[in-house]
Amino acid sequence: MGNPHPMPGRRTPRPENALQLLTKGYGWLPDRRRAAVGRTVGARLGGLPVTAIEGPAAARFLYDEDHVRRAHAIPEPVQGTLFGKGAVHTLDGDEHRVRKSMFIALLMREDGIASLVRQATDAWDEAVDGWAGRPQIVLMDEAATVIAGAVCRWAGVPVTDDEVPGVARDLTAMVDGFATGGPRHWRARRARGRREAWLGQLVDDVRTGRTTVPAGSAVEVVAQHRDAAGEQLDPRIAAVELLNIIRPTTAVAWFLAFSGHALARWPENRKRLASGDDAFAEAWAHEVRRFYPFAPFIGGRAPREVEWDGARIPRNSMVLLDLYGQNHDAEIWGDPYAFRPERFLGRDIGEFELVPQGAGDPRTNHRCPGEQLTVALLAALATRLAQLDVAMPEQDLTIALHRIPARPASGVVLQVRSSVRQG
Ligand code: HEM
Repeated sequence: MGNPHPMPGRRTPRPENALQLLTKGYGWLPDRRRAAVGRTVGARLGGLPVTAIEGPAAARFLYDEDHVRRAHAIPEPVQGTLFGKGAVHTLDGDEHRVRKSMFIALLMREDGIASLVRQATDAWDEAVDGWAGRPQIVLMDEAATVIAGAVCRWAGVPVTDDEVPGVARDLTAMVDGFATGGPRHWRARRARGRREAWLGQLVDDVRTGRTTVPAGSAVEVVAQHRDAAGEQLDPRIAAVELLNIIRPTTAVAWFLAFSGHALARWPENRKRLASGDDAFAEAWAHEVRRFYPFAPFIGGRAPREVEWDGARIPRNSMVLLDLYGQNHDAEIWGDPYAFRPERFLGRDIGEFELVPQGAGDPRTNHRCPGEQLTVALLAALATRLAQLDVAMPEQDLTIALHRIPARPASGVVLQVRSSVRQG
């Protein structure tokens, strides 16, 4: 394929321009790739070059800090809503590795994952009794409330039962509003402002002894963490990083809503998922994360002129890894637009193959440290979802690919007929 940037611009793209990319939706890069007949496509934003790459080798290329760095790459509107300013996502080198080690220690321990999954399944079981007494529920909202309550308690964030729905609404608003300039965006900013102030105060109180939280809890670990220079995190940054634990965990509600969609669309899977077959439930979690659109792409800037797949990538220009595109690459997945959980049964997943949460080694690069937790939580809650005795009223289950983040339009409305689990 030819060089997508025959005449690279000399100016530096403003990161804000990258927001324009997010308004184009999930189909944009795959469509351009089909037109270009290759895995690497060039695009221009405000007249400046962006290179979008895809495939396991491309992912390996992007995760090398010699080729792509994260600092100054994430648009302000995304930091102001989704990640928070000064978040681990924006760091490189030693600073990144020291901050990241805090997340790895908290999120990649089997006992920690198991205890959070237990708290979430208990909360789900308790909620189901209430759902059965109501005419109907919106699965996405209820799942967010169940998970938000469980993850706050697991993390050591004190919340009362009455506070949990409001916390869940704010956490989902931060995810829902990062890729739009409209009212959802301003809702997300307000939600972030409120919750950073709340958790910043908690960190302060823990440090001064006004509040105590369980030893080893996320709140304690983040409050006491020291950065690469040996300093404690500013309370606002500590709040940002606590939100980077409780917000994305709550976002697993999107995958529950997608699971509800998949069960409605391909009901032949219900019995096996409901049966408690752990291997199938895990395969289900992988297929939901592969098949449905959620995180669209990741990226950074080239610290110097680099070359990939015959394309010259100018210094400082943006390089994107098309996550949605790679998860639908026929060379990796064969029949990628078929929803088939069995494709993951007995399959070893390569480190750079399945990329809904990034690629490579999360201990040393930016890959999501919450991926094992996501898979475990989704497998457990999707199993319970399949066990519900439900009817689905008329509703709009359309998933619009131009809306980032995508979601079933109705949020998946269920009439829960009985709280007794169907095996
Ligand atoms: C809802 C499912 C989730 C999705 C789709 C998701 C997706 C992602 C993606 C695409 C990245 C960026 C990877 C990169 O830049 O290379 C990421 C990073 C991150 N995720 Fe997740 N994630 C999810 C759940 C979680 C959970 C449950 C947690 C924590 C409890 C979490 C915490 C983080 C953190 C802290 C980072 C930044 C890592 C870094 O920059 O080094 N995520 N996630």
